[in-house]
Amino acid sequence: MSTIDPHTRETMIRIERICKRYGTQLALDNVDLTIGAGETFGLLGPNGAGKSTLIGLLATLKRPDSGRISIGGHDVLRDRDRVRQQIGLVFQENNLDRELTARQNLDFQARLHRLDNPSAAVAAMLRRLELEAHADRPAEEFSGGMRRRLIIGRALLSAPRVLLLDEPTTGLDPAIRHALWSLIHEASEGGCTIILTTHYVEEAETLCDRVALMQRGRIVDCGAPAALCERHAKHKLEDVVLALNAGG
Ligand SMILES: Nc1ncnc2c1ncn2[C@@H]1O[C@H](COP(=O)(O)OP(=O)(O)OP(=O)(O)O)[C@@H](O)[C@H]1O
Repeated sequence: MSTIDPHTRETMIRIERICKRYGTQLALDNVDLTIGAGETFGLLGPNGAGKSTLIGLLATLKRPDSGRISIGGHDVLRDRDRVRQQIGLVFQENNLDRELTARQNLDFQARLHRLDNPSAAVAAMLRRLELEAHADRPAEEFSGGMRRRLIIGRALLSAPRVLLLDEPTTGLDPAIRHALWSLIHEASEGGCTIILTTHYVEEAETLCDRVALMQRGRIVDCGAPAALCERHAKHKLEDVVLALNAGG
């Protein structure tokens, strides 16, 4: 959760009337969202709700059928390269180069982004990730938690203005999840705008300034976790999610 006053934020991401179909399957149905600079924003919803599709559109990896998205004032379709320069992306899948070491994985990214001093940037990131002792081991020897840390660190290396995280902590034990939350929180404190999808309501509650609750391609409600609880007369966000998913 960031400490920036929500009333003074400039807009970082504008999503307007977005529709996306796969064949006859309507994955996103007229989605509108505005996300402020420095905000940490969560997408919560059952399997198939459309969360990953929305991340794919923001990441310029998918094209909408209709509607518009801009990031940092740049249209994701017309200014794709400018948008890509501004975003860091973490997919659900482990897409590290398994045969390369942690240092080599980061170094590749640093050079791709033409960082001024790639070796120094990589060394600093390895320290930040607490992976210095493992820097020269191939990623295939890493535990699931170490891999995730490395993947998030790789996305942060270019100091992106926007970080897109698709289920960043799925399948990890609570201690590792908490360590990743610290990393995500640190990025937020540094001013990064973060959008994350998750199935862990506690994760959204802990990290996010606001959350969109999605169902079948639509946003059925959106707000700060406390405001959502109040609106739905529930004590916990988990209960709001369960009630909405049950159609209650
Ligand atoms: N490449 C694809 N081809 C066909 N249908 C797809 C494709 N990708 C997603 N879909 C469908 O679009 C809908 C939204 O999927 P999406 O993966 O965006 O949901 P999600 O909320 O991220 O789900 P999960 O929580 O399981 O990751 C689902 O009905 C899904 O089956």
